Amino acid sequence: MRTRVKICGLTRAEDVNAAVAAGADAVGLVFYPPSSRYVSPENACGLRNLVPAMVSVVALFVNASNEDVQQVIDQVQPDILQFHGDESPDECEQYGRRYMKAFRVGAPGLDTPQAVLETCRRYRSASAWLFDSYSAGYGGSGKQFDLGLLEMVIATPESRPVVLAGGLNVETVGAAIAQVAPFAVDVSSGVEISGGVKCAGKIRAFMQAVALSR
Ligand SMILES: O=C(O)c1ccccc1N[C@@H]1O[C@H](COP(=O)(O)O)[C@@H](O)[C@H]1O
Repeated sequence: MRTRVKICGLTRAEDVNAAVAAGADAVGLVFYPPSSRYVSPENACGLRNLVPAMVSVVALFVNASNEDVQQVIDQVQPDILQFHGDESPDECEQYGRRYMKAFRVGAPGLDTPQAVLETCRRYRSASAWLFDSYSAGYGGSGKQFDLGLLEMVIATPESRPVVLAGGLNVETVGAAIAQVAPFAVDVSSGVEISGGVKCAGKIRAFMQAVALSR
């Protein structure tokens, strides 16, 4: 099975077009105001309208209020929600939408294979489990984590589809796919020129590296 790709943190029309043209399966819009990749719901509507059928729009939140999440659902109509903060299973489920839960691997309490699996198990209702590296902020750090910490998640039959993130780029993604065999990979910093400004050439190179890793 081929590895799906999500390109996250798009803020410009040309970057959405570049991701779609390169064959991305999903594009991510960040609704976390402190991020350099933040987009307002109004701007997100314009970006969303550039995305054709068969490509998913993912809305990313970090500990957002119910009102803010619902506003994005109503205005932007994303295909899937990505909760990247400390949201509980109930908080993720309350919108009745498909969601991915992100886990910040390496954080205190999430630093052994057993602890990672036990935490993930609470989110059985998720459409995917997304693994990112622990950093001072909540994500998009461009840093990789010890992929060995996913060994129990990968081995368990109860696992949800694994989305691998954290410091992926054209040089690291092949080895990461070989080790984890994820359902999908998710990249932001690795295809950027600067925060929120993507590079079409880097997106194409990343897509090619994933295709060669299958
Ligand atoms: O991209 C952001 O700014 C961001 C902010 C807050 C939480 C998550 C964020 N992005 C996600 O982080 C991972 C890894 O990104 P990177 O490739 O290491 O830069 C990815 O899932 C992004 O969706």
